[in-house]
Amino acid sequence: MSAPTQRAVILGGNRIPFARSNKQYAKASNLDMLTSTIDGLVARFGLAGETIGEVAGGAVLKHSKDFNLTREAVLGSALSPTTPAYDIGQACATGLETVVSLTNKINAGQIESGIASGVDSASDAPIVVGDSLREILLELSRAKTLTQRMRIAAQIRPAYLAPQAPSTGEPRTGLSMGEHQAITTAAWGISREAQDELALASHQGLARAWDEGFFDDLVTPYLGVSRDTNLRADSSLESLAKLSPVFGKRLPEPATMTAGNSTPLTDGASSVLLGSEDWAAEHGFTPLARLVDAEAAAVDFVDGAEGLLMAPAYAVPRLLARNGLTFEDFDVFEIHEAFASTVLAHLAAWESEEFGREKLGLDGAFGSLDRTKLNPLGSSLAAGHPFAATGGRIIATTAKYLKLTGKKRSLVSICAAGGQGLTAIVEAA
Ligand SMILES: CC(=O)SCCNC(=O)CCNC(=O)[C@H](O)C(C)(C)COP(=O)(O)OP(=O)(O)OC[C@H]1O[C@@H](n2cnc3c(N)ncnc32)[C@H](O)[C@@H]1OP(=O)(O)O
Repeated sequence: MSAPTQRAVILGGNRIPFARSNKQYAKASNLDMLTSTIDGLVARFGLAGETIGEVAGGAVLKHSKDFNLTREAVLGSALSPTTPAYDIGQACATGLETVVSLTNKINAGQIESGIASGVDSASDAPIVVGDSLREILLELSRAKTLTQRMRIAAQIRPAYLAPQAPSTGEPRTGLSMGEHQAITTAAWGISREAQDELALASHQGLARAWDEGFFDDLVTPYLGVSRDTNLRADSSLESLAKLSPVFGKRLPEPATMTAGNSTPLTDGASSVLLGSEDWAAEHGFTPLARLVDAEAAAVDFVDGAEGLLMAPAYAVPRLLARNGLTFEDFDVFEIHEAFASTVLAHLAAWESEEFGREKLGLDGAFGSLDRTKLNPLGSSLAAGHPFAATGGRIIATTAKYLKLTGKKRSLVSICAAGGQGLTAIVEAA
C-alpha cells in the first residue's frame, strides 16, 4: 500500500465548556450548541464570511427535525452560506470520524479546508411515541377531509400516548453501556481502587490544565459557563470510595462502577479547524499537528463473548502494525474514558499474553504503555462525555499539547456503542 499524501493539518479547535445534563444547557438544543461552537472557531480564526471546503458534524441523540443538523448550524453561523456541510454518525466515535473524514478529503485534494464538529445533549434527548400512535398520526397528516380526520383520530387509545424514553441501551441486548461494561470489568478483574485512581487522575489532570490556561484558546464560555462543570478539582480517593456502585449490581462479582468512575451524562459541542498546508500558509495559520492514520474495529459483543467497548483493543494493534510503531514510539496516549474500567480493560488486554496470542494472533502480549503518558490533561471522566463532541475535544487537546510541549506523537482511541472503536495517530506538524 502506498503512503497517503499528508497535506492536511490540524490548526486549532473550539468547544463550549461541557456541562452535566439537565443543568446549565438544559434549554439549549444541539443546533444552538453546535452553531455557537462553530461561531467561536470562526471568530478565533477570523473566518467570518469565508466559504470553508466542507463542515462535517454529527450528534448521537438527534431529533428527526435535525436531519441536516450540521448544514443548519453552518447556515446559522458567521460562515458563508455557500459552505457545504454533512452529518456523520458513528456513536461516541462520531467526533473523531468527522476529523478522519475531512482529513482524507483534504489529503485527496478534494477540499482545502474543513471544520470537523460534534454535539450532543442528553438534556434534550428525543422522545419518540410508539408505533401505533405514529402510524395514526402519519395517516392523520394525509387525511383530506374533516370526516377522515375524525375517523382516524378516534383510533387513538390512551395507552398509545405513553412516550418511549431515551436510554443508553444497546438495541440487540437491551443492556445499558454501563451494564455491558460491568460485565467486562468483572471479566478482566478490574478493581474498584484502580478505577477510582484513574478517575482521580483524570480530575487532577483536567484541573491542572484549566488552571494553567491550557484551554484559554480552545474553549469559549457559553450560557454563563466558563469551565467544564463536571470537573471536581477537590476530588479525592476518599470521596470516590464512598460512592455506591450503580452498574453491575446483578452480577455475581462485587459491583465496582460508580458515578465517580463512570462518565456523567453531559451536554456539549466541539469543533476542529483543518486545512491543507497551503491553505494554512495563505491564511497565516500555524499548524499544530496532523492526523496521519486511523483504524476502526468492531467486535461481536451480542453473545457476550466479547466486551461491548473492547474494539479499540483490536484497532490499536492493527494501526500500530500498519505504521511500524510500538507503544514506545508514542509520547502521549489519549484514551477516551467511557468508564475508568474501559481504559483499564484495554490496557489489560494489551498486556495479556493470552489476549495477544488468541485474539491478536501474536506470539505474546501486545505491549504495556507508560501510564505517566496516559491522558495527561484528564479525559472524559472529568470533562464529561457529550457523545459526538468527545472526539473533537480530544483531537484539539492533543494537537495543542504536542505543539506546546514539543512532543512528537499521540495515540487517540475512542470506544463506541455497537461494539465499535476508532483510533488514530496524531503527529506534531
Ligand atoms: C462509548 C461510551 O462512551 S459509553 C459511555 C456512555 N455514557 C454513559 O453510559 C453514561 C453513564 N453515566 C450515567 O448513566 C450516570 O451519570 C450515572 C448513572 C453513572 C450517575 O448518574 P447520577 O446518579 O444521576 O449521578 P449524580 O451526578 O447524581 O452523582 C451521584 C453521586 O455521586 C457523586 N459524585 C459523582 N462524581 C463524583 C466524584 N468524582 N467525586 C465524588 N463524588 C462524585 C455526586 O455528587 C452524587 O452525590 P449525591 O448523591 O450525594 O448528590
